[in-house]
Amino acid sequence: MKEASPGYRPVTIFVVVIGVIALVALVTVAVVQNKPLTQKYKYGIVLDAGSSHTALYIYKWPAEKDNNTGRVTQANETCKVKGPGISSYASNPQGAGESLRACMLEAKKFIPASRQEETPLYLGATAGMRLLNMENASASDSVFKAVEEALDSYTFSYRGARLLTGLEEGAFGWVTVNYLDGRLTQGQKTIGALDLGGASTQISFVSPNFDGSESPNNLMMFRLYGNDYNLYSHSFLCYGKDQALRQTLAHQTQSGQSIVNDPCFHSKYSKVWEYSNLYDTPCVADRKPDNSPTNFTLNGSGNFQQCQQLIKSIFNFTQCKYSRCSFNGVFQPELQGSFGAFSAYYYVLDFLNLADTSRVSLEKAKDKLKEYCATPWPELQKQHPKTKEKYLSEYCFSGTYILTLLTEGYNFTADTYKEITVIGKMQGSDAGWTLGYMLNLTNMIPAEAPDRPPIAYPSYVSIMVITGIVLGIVLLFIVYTHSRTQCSNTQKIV
Ligand SMILES: O=P(O)(O)OP(=O)(O)OP(=O)(O)OC[C@H]1O[C@@H](n2cnc3c(O)ncnc32)[C@H](O)[C@@H]1O
Ligand SMILES: [Ca+2]
Repeated sequence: MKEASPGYRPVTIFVVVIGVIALVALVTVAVVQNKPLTQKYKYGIVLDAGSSHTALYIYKWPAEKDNNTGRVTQANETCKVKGPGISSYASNPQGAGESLRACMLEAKKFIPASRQEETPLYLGATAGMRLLNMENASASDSVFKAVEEALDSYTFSYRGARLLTGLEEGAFGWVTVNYLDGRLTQGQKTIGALDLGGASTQISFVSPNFDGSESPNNLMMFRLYGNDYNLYSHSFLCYGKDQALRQTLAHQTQSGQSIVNDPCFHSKYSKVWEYSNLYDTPCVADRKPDNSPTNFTLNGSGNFQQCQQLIKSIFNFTQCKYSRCSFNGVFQPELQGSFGAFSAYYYVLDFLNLADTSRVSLEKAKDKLKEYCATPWPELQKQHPKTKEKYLSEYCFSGTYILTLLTEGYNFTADTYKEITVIGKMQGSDAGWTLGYMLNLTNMIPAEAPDRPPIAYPSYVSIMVITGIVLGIVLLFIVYTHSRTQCSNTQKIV
């Protein structure tokens, strides 16, 4: 008897081959499609023309996702413009424009040539220019003009230089920290923002009881990703740390004395100040004593408590026409939730090792500062030979000012102090108003939440692959059982 060979019919072989080809094609397409593409970016530049210095920030985001959520990050190490802020160029406006050159050239090197023409370039000026504008409007116009001419000469898409209002400065700082922390897209609880500059300081937070009715000037309304925010924000001009220091010095030189014993500076520290220089700012100009000598000598005495008392004297707590105030008769709703504190809050508290507020309580911070302020100047210089002398000599004042501003000024308590996170960078981007400003001007934060496909792309691809494989297995199984049946039928016939 002849043994029967399992006779696969040509049609069966054809179905198997087509099935295998389809399966291989499906898997290949899915794998190729899922491979990360070489990312193309778009860029934006913002110059922060602050009172103490100007900094250039480059931001980047994936080119195909202009309007997507939370994708803009800082692309470069901040470029710090050499020299002082643009408001110091009142008598040489051209110098202000020229000072930006090195950082602008760095931006030209950094951003691919093909992208430069479409890259928006903004400059925003803050409290230094606000003060110059108050003091001498035509000088501030000349500085802006020189800066505009300089910026317009580069290949970027120049979109203007302007003076930010204090409200904008505070509000865009709040947008930045909440955007970087991913709190805006799903309407999570937001964090407040505390910014301490050289000439002004901002506090911004959302408070459920604040709708602006009591103090409309402090209200900034936002609709971001489909959520409405009534943001409280206030900027205190002359309460940045440089101008606050001048206010304490003005307070101590009201009788035109030639020697001042200042508790906010270290013992054995001594510095000669010119009266004309100290009073050359609208923050104290009207308090210049008559018949003062040319100079006074500041001698440090290094006493934290006395320094705190001195600093308190620059805040006015006597009048408040609202239900509650911070200081100087400014409305402030009850503090709410967590806060992010940046700029000089970071520089100073980080240097003093007080930045980790979860470990260093308010009481501990005061104790450490007491000890720090009591350290004689020569000893401190020995301990920090590399620190810039101006900064080093002022950390006692600055640290004491920060604690006093927070507790006496804004009414933070030992408990709410713990809710403050001191921030340098967040997800690689500097905290500050610049990112929020650019996101706003480029409409990068949509008012409404973007529509999303019901299934995310990677899940879609995975489902396709798994379904393909299952179908393939089912197909093979059908073919296999079909040919087995055929085979036994053939044997029976034989
Ligand atoms: O916001 P405005 O008021 O316009 O000022 P600004 O933008 O120039 O202010 P910054 O945040 O750049 O700096 C705030 C202050 O911190 C000072 N500062 C910068 N770096 C510092 C550091 O490493 N240590 C101590 N102080 C620093 C600087 O001189 C200012 O007095
Ligand atoms: Ca600033």
